[in-house]
Amino acid sequence: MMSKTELLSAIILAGGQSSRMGQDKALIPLQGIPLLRRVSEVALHCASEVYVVTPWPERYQNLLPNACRLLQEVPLPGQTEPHGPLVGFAQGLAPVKTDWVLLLACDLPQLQVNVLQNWATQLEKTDKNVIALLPRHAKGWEPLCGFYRRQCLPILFDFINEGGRSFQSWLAQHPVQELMIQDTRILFNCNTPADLERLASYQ
Ligand SMILES: Nc1nc2c(ncn2[C@@H]2O[C@H](COP(=O)(O)OP(=O)(O)OP(=O)(O)O)[C@@H](O)[C@H]2O)c(=O)[nH]1
Ligand SMILES: [Mg+2]
Repeated sequence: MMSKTELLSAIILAGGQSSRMGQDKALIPLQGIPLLRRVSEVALHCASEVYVVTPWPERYQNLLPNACRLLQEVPLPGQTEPHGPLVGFAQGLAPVKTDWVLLLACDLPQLQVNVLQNWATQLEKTDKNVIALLPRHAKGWEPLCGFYRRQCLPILFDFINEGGRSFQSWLAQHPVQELMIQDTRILFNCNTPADLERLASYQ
């Protein structure tokens, strides 16, 4: 099994509106631990650097492990509306030094260190031309629980500068490799109060 690797950084996105949940998902405690902290702890076991990208660093600074780096997300010039996860990702990718980055949403309560470490062992075998290694579902890629090459940053900025905001549209323009996964429960993300109840009944 691969241990925490020097080849990998992690970016956690924590800047969504949580409109379906009705309260900030990142702060919701599960077994006493806020969701964002749980995801951060998993990421720290898998990656040498962990960045949390958010417009509200002060909201999270006291709940994160010290080893995580908070990155203040900034609005795009001339825009005031929330810009979404693709722009958050681009801003998080800017300081990354490793060849690969693990991108995670903050609302993934079922992540498991050993499973992510096992996924990471596939990075070395990934074709040179692919920009990302991601799980797939019926409607497209699963963009917020998978791996990206740092080198995708210039093409990502180009896409954003042309007004693109959709992960699916961006990914459709470039080679992406499917990450084969055995158990899709790891991808369960908690978007609504009903999702939270379902989660309580699993545990
Ligand atoms: N940094 C950053 N993260 C974002 C942004 N928009 C969404 N995210 C994150 O992307 C992940 C997936 O977002 P969703 O599950 O759609 O959550 P959301 O946008 O907060 O929720 P809804 O308002 O209910 O759609 C979560 O970790 C969000 O925090 C953004 O503008 N900036
Ligand atoms: Mg979600």
